[in-house]
Parts: sequence; C-alpha cells; structure tokens
Amino acid sequence: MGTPVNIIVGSHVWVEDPEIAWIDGEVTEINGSNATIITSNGRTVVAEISSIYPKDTEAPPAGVDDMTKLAYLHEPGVLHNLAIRFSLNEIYTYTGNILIAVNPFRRLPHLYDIHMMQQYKGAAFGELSPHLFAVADTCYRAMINENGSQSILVSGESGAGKTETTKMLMRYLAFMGGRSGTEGRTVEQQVLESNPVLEAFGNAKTVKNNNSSRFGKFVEIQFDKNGKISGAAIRTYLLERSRVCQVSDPERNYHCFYMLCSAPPEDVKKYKLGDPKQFHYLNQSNCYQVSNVDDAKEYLETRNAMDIVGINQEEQDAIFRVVAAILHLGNIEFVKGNEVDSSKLKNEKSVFHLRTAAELCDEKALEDSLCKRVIVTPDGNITKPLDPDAASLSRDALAKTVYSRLFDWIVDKINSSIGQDSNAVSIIGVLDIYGFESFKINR
Ligand SMILES: Nc1ncnc2c1ncn2[C@@H]1O[C@H](COP(=O)(O)OP(=O)(O)OP(=O)(O)O)[C@@H](O)[C@H]1O
Repeated sequence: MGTPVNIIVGSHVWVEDPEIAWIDGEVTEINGSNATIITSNGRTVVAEISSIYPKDTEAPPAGVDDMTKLAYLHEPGVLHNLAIRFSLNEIYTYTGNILIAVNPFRRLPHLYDIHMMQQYKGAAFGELSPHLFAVADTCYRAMINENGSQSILVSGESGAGKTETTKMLMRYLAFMGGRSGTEGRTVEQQVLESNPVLEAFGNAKTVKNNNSSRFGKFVEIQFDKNGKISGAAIRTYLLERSRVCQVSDPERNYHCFYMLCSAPPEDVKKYKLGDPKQFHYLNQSNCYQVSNVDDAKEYLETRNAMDIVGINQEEQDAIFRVVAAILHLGNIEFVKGNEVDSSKLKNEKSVFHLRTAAELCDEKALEDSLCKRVIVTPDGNITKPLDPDAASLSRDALAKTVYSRLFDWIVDKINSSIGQDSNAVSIIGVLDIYGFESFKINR
C-alpha cells in the first residue's frame, strides 16, 4: 500500500497516531529510512518512511462519494474520507458497487422515509447520493431485466448495523415488489413482523451491541413473473448455543429469558419463575437490564408478534414452558453420590427445579439422563454413573440442545406461516451473518 518512493521533504503525509489512528502532517527531514514529520496538531514525529502514506492535498474538502475517486486508496485515505462524510451526516459511501455504511447510532428517519424510496426508484446506480435503497433498487431491476436471482451480502463486525441494514433493504424490496390491495397481510409484512420474534430468541446484549444477533440469517424473498413478491423463507445459521448456559459481565443471555421473568404475575407464577438473579444461567453475569429496554413490555410485544406470525396461544405457551424449563434445568445442582464417581441431586431446591423442568417429560428419566451415561456395546447397553462435574456438563448440553431446537422450531413455524412459493420465478436473497468479535482471549 505504501508508496515510499514519492515521499520527500515537504510531502504531505499520513502518519499513525495512538489516539486518532492517523494524523496528517508535513515531512521536514529525511534521514535514511526515517522521516521527521510535523503533524497538523503541532507535534514532531519520527516514523519509518515505509509506514507513512502520501496525503492527497487536492481532495475535495467534503470528501468523495465513491472511494474509487480517491487519488490514494490506502487505509488513512479511506478512513479520512469516511470521517469527513460522517461529520456531514453522510453515512453512506460507495467503493465501486459496494456500499459502505457507518453506523450513526441515532435515528435518521428522513433517510428511510417513503419520499426517499420514491427518489431511488428507477434511478441509475451512482446518480443519487450513496444509499442502501440504490443497492436494493439495482438488485431488483437486475432481477427483472436479467430474469435471474440476486443476492445482497451484508457484512461487518458486531454492532456495525447489519441487521438494521437488512431490515431497510427488505422494506425497499417490499416497496418495489409488494402487492397492493390483496386480502390480509402480505408476505413482506409477515417477514418484517417476524423480526421481533427472532430477536427475542436469537438476540442478546453483548459488549458491543445491546441487541446483537447471535445467529446468521438468510432471507429469501421470492418473486413471481410480474416481479411481485410471492413468498419468502428465512434460513438461520450458527445460533450461538454456548450463551444459553454461559454468560459473563457485561453481557446477557438471550432476551426471552429476562422477558419471561418480567412477564405479568400470573405467567411468572405459572412457569414458577421470579427474579432472574435466582437462575444460574442468568446470574453468572451481573447484567440483568438493558438501558432503554423494558423486558415486561417486550414480553407482551413478543407475544403479540407471535400472534401476528401465526404462532397460536397454545404454541406460545409451549414455547415459554420450554424457556422456563431451561432456566429450571440450569438450577439443578449435583453432589457426590453413594457409589464411586456417581452423583445425585444436591438438595430439595434441586429436586424442585428438576421436577419443574420435568413437567415437559418424565422426572425419573430426566434425572437418569443427567446423572448417568448409557454406553452402547455389542453385548448390550451399559449404564455408567457420572460424577457431579460430568452431570453438570450433561445438564448444560441438554439445555443448549433444547434451546437450539426450540429456535429452529420457531423459525420453521414462521416459515410455514409466511408461506413459500414453489413456482417462484426468481429470488432476492439477503444474507446477514453476525459479526465475529475479536477478544484478547477467544473462547
Ligand atoms: N442505519 C442506522 N440508523 C440508525 N441507527 C442504526 C443504524 N444501523 C445501526 N444502528 C444502531 O446500531 C445498533 C446496532 O446495529 P445492528 O443490531 O444492526 O448491528 P449488527 O451489525 O447486526 O450487530 P450484531 O452482529 O451484533 O447483530 C442498532 O440497534 C441501532 O441502534
């Protein structure tokens, strides 16, 4: 990336800065492979020539809307251009036909209203300011004109704004391909309405994002020969299972657990729940609340969203019984049993939680499945007791499996209620795959 050959005394350059990443300055001296630079904030810095980059002094003060127009396409040049545009409330910038979005972390409703959609409808790519509607519009037109399916990939680190972007893309596609005057709710409405349900079960508060999707999602919008939406399917990938039984400060488990603990008193009583602090799967972290989120309200809204996507009351009750059973399962503790390397339930409290979790199945079978392992041999099955640590591990494995199956079941249910069109002529797929975090220690 570096072009050290061009750097001479008097060159305007970018040099690394510990606080603001890159700072501009002027080279005042060159000594072997080092350059002395006076930065624009008045500091004198000595840096290796190979680590400094030329600055385009003729670049427009408001930046460029397509990064391919930059004289130097290097990291400081790109970041500087995005920063200037961001300071002018321009959160979108192109690099060729790729759209870069910088998360504004505040609502900008004027960017996404119906007037904006109307402006982008049919406009050539690059004719108007960079916008995700331009990407969606190009995609839709390519599908119609070339009679072929299209995909949009939304990628970025956690908290970058992928899910919000995906929702806006879907809104635009619904605006273009939505049917008007049909009876009942349209496919596109149903897809958008399924978001709160998926988020309740698949999103959690993380260090980077209070509403982080812990699964990847591929939304497939199906179109008929007239370019109208005729069906849709949501496919999910890689739900983060470990979160169900392991959370650490300042993160939370999946939203649905806290919602259920904050449900109206009759529901809390029915599922034998209470303060989230009582539950092992929730109290490993001290974070129980998310700022500006009312879990009690979210519970009612999730129930309402479930009604809308076609999950009936009986099914909703079954779903929440499973969620509650997982919390009870997590509170079952084990101590050493009478035999060597065996385990038994620790106390009456553990018996209560086992019994409650077992309301979904058989109590004895559940206890055996946690405290014993069945080994299949050619001579028949051998049952081996498990020590308390191994029993806790099998409890956690069960919780994770039950939760991920519950999640898959909910996704299937949403899909069957939205309805797929087996005669669809083409599809537009939007892939929103969750951001991977880079920690000092990756677990
Ligand atoms: N275009 C936008 N306008 C306003 N706010 C936004 C926009 N994009 C993102 N945000 C804000 O940033 C937050 C995080 O965005 P989002 O959940 O879409 O990130 P993500 O990339 O999907 O993260 P993760 O991978 O963790 O799920 C949102 O809750 C919202 O508050």
